[in-house]
Amino acid sequence: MSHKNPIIAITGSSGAGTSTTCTAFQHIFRTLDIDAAFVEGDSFHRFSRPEMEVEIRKAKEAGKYISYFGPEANDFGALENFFASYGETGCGKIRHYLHTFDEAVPYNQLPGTFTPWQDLRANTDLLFYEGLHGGAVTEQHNVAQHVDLLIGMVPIVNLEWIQKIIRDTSERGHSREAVQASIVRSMDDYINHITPQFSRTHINFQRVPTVDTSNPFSAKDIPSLDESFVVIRFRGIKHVDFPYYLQMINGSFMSRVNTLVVPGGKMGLAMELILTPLIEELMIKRRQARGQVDWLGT
Ligand SMILES: Nc1ncnc2c1ncn2[C@@H]1O[C@H](COP(=O)(O)OP(=O)(O)OP(=O)(O)O)[C@@H](O)[C@H]1O
Ligand SMILES: O=C(CO)[C@H](O)[C@H](O)COP(=O)(O)O
Repeated sequence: MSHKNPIIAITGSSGAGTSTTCTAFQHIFRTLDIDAAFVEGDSFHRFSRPEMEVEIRKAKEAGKYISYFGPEANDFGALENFFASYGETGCGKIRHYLHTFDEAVPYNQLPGTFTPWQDLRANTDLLFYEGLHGGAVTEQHNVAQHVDLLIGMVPIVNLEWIQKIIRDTSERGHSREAVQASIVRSMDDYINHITPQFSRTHINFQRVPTVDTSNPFSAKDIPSLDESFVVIRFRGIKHVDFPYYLQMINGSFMSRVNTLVVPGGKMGLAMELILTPLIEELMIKRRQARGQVDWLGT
């Protein structure tokens, strides 16, 4: 964790909605005039899509599983070093994993491949990570320790699977059977490397549908925001202004002392109301760590 070069990470499983909710952060950064460097967690996959297919086959022959949720398919050490480097110097190297033809064509590459590593833009105000492992901890690596604000994006699991199946079949060219097989293959890593992160987060946003999702494998569409609630759990944050949120967010209520529930359609508003002061605080600490004093003297 570095006050000088803060890191915000939004962490969630594949299909949880981390990319989708980036727009709320972009909006906050624009409002606060923050120049954020964006990095996608998929950059830290170890393998391209064809290489991963080979690894899956090899693991199967050895009676094992390999998945995008675990350390075999992701370089946690490189991610930890990247966060440490950004925290210390504001520098680091990034690349993109190109999922679709639309993403790959501008680079003249195939879907399922990586762009070359390149230097992060210089002089950014903070780093914004979006991906699978922003809060990962293993015996060898501790990614979470470098993150100043860790957010979990975690729909209940049936909804997460619906989002993944529909997105991967309609946008990423995978068959329904292949996506279901990847969910099964990922289960150990999901339990060992994805879910534990949500106990390390400062805030979790958990979308809960109010329509029947009891058979996610037959779902034809993704429940909309208006067909859901969002459960927002706070941990280790001082002075959470619950009365203000309850007043500002129509239809919200508290279900526990640390938990606010908002109608799905208010998720963007809730994110902005809750995250804006936390991000402002990071920027104040950043200025203080750099010896710059605000006009308010803070
Ligand atoms: N709040 C939401 N309401 C409705 N649809 C959503 C919501 N969040 C995500 N989705 C849909 O779920 C699918 C998966 O979302 P998204 O691509 O953002 O997931 P992700 O966490 O970034 O996944 P990955 O890490 O695999 O890229 C998308 O089709 C997206 O439109
Ligand atoms: O979203 C994912 C992990 O976050 C994907 O499962 C992973 O990036 C591999 O992508 P693809 O199946 O399109 O090759």
